[in-house]
This record gives sequence, structure tokens and C-alpha cells, in this order.
Amino acid sequence: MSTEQYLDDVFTQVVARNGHEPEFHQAVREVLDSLAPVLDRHPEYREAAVLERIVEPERQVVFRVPWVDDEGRVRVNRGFRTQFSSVLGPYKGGLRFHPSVDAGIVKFLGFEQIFKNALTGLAIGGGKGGSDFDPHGRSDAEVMRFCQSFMSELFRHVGEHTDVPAGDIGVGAREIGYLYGQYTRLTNRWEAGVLTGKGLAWGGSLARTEATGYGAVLFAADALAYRGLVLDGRRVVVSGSGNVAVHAIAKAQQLGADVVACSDSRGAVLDERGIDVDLLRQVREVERLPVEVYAQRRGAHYEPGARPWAFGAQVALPCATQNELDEDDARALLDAGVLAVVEGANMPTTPKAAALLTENRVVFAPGKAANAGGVATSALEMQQNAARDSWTFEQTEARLAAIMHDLHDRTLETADRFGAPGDYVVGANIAGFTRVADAMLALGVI
Ligand SMILES: NC(=O)C1=CN([C@@H]2O[C@H](COP(=O)(O)OP(=O)(O)OC[C@H]3O[C@@H](n4cnc5c(N)ncnc54)[C@H](O)[C@@H]3O)[C@@H](O)[C@H]2O)C=CC1
Ligand SMILES: O=C(O)CCC(=O)C(=O)O
Repeated sequence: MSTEQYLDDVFTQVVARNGHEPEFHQAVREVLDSLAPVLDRHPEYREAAVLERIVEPERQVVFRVPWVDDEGRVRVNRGFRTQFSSVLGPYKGGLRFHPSVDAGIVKFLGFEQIFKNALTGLAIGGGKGGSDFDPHGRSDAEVMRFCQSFMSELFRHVGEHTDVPAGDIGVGAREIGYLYGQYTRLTNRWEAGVLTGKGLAWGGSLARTEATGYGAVLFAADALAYRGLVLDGRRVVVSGSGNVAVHAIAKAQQLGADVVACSDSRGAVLDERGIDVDLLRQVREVERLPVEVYAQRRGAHYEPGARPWAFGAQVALPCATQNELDEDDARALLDAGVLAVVEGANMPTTPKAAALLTENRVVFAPGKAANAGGVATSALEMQQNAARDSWTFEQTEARLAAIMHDLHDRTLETADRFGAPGDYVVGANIAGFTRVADAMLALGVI
């Protein structure tokens, strides 16, 4: 069977075994599409059924999460943890609390996480979890009761040497605090390394909050530099206004870019004077209000139901959610002369949009490479916890920058070596895959 037929066969099996999980199919297809040259060069991967094994999670846990709302009503949500691959280290990846979360979403995120974590060069396996619980509009007490119930099951499956969750959409410092509190209560252990993204007073790392957004912008700067371009003075639009978006905006501004847009699930803001990060954080993080309120207070333009891509940009940073930049959005960006699309979110660009951008020679950096700074800094948090140490902001940021530069260069070098110069998708997929595949060969059939 030819390599292409074999890859199609693996994909057909994935679809047959994981029906109704379109995001997982999409994530698998994107990786498989890069792998023909590496399988041709390394027949041992196919002989050891590395691909057939890698698309199957090592373990999936689905559980009931009952909790009581402020009116005394019993609510029931569903919890998930997908432990995908532990050949490089303990399972590592965030928890997402959002009504759209289901087994397929968690599986796509966990699958991406395997290769992303491998790309960091650190000792972390891949996993992801979450719940269809929606924290929006819930009181702190309700969020606490939900998190306590969620951890009352999850604690059996995690641990500093087993599986180390962190935040993602809908899970920030508040939720990690409640989850960690319940973990210490149930286990009677101070085991800070079981979760990352913790508060600074109780085992967190400086620069972890900033790391994903900062890392994505450092990647963008390196990718532009590779083409002889700079970020300084560029018009940038960002989607989202959460953890990743806010810190991407701040770092892009530090590097001299004009960031003029951000958004949330209800609409987009165009602020030609440049996004005021302090105001945005006040509105979104402190008051937990929509971006429309930012626009009102700032006197900026707000478009309900819109995404920011139509505002035009030289650099676009999707930092909200999956499949939020489609073919029409890509066309609008091309018309406006976009130079680079760098993914702060996980799989925010649809396959057709990514293909269109690449055909038009736009720099396209996939999330598994560009947003790896977050999980890499989580691994640095684990290192600090293991040593009962805490590093300065500058020390941690310098490690993050070194990891991102190295990741950027290795991705490019791999793409080059496999006949796809400048293609970050091919480079990231092959470099991530080969590190995991080599470990799988060494560890035997497990
Ligand atoms: N927090 C982290 O360290 C990392 C996060 N990511 C990814 O980055 C993205 C954003 O995550 P965070 O900033 O942590 O979450 P967050 O909860 O802090 O912010 C999410 C943002 O996305 C917006 N959003 C959510 N669903 C949307 C929709 N359907 N349409 C438009 N906007 C929507 C929200 O309004 C919010 O502004 C996600 O794709 C996540 O998987 C990737 C790597 C690490
Ligand atoms: O910091 C972590 O462990 C997870 C970050 C994450 O969820 C991601 O990289 O998508």
C-alpha cells in the first residue's frame, strides 16, 4: 500500500471510531497530511503502528459533575479528561469550561497538545479536559461549588507525576484556585505540581499568565524576521479578549505594533487609537463584562456579531477559539494585504482558510507551534514546584523567549529538511511527531 493510501486508511479508521467528532477529525487530518515524507524515510514508524496508536488516547475519563446553584437547585454537568500520550512525560494540558465542550472537542485539543508539548523540548506528555459548564453569569460561590465537585472525581486521575491540568477557555486563576483547594483537601497533600497556572502566593510561576500571548508574538516576530520583515509599526488585529489575547496585545504593543482590534463571542471592537490593555483587562477580567462595554468607555467602534478580520491587518492573531477564521475571513485579510497569520488559539483557522493563506505566500504559523509558550511555561512552573523554588519574572521570561526562538528555528529547519521550506505546518507536525514516535519506538508496544 502506498504511503498516501496508508494515511487515508488511518484517517478512515479514525472517522469510523470517532463519529460525530468533526474537530478531532480535522486535527488528525491536518497532522496526517504532513507525514508522508517522514513515513517514507522512516518505515519503522509504520511497522510499529505508531500512527494507529497515537490517534487513540491512552485513557479517557467521562464523569458526572453535580453541583448546587445559588437558588438551591441541583445542576448536572459532564466532566472530561482525555489522557492522550505519556511517552514524553506526565499528561499535560488545560481544562476548558464552555457549553460547547464534548468528547470530540477535548479529543482534538488533547491530540494537538501531544505535538505541541513535544515541540517545546520539555518532558511533558499530552492531555486535555474540561466540562460543558458555563462559568459566565455564575457567582463566585457557584463556580467554587462546581470546581469542588469537578475535582472530587478528577483527583483520582491526576497527580504531579501522572497528569497535570491547567487553564484554557473559561478556566483562569479563580478556577485553578478552587480546583487546587479541593485537591489538597481530598488528598491531604501539598502537591503544587499537580496543577499549573496557580496564584503566585501558592506555587504559581511569574510569567505563566503572560506566556501564551507573549510567546505567540515572539513567534510572529521571528517568522516575520525570517522573511526580512519587522513587527514594529504593523497594523495588528487580535480576536478574543481573554488570557491569550490580552497578553498578545500587550507584547505586540511592546514590540511597536499598532493593535487596533479585539473581540468576544458577541462582537468585535475597532479602536484606531490602539487597544488600551489596562481598560480591556478591567472590563473583561475584573468586571467580567463584554467587550462592548470597553468600546463604550473608550469611545471606540463596536460591531455586534462581527469578527475582527474584516477590519484589515498586516498581522492577524486569532486568540479566541477553534475555526474562528474561515475562507471569507482569509479573503478579507488578503485584500487588506495581510503578511502573517499567527495562531494564539488552538486550530482557529479552518483548513480552507489556511490553504488560501499559504497559497498566497502569507506566513501561517499553526497554534501547536505558535501558542506553545503557555504550556512550556507551565513546565517551568512544574520545575519550580519540584525544586520548591521561584524564579524572577525576567528569568522565566528569558527561558520562555529561548524556548520560543528554538521552537521557531527547529520548526523551520525541519520543514526545510523535509522539502517544504518556510512551511510551519509541515515543520511543526513533523518535528513534534518524530520526537513522540521515537519515544514510542524506544518504549515498546504500550
Ligand atoms: N490559556 C492558555 O495558556 C492557552 C490557551 N490556548 C488557546 O487560546 C484560546 C483562548 O484561550 P484563553 O485566552 O485561555 O481563554 P479565555 O477564556 O481567557 O478567553 C477566551 C476568549 O475567546 C472568546 N471566545 C470564546 N468562544 C468564542 C467564540 N465562539 N467566538 C468568539 N470568541 C470566543 C471569549 O470571549 C474570550 O475573549 C483557546 O483556543 C485556547 O485553547 C492555547 C494555548 C495556551
Ligand atoms: O499550560 C498548560 O498545561 C496547558 C496549556 C493549554 O491548554 C494549551 O497549550 O492549549
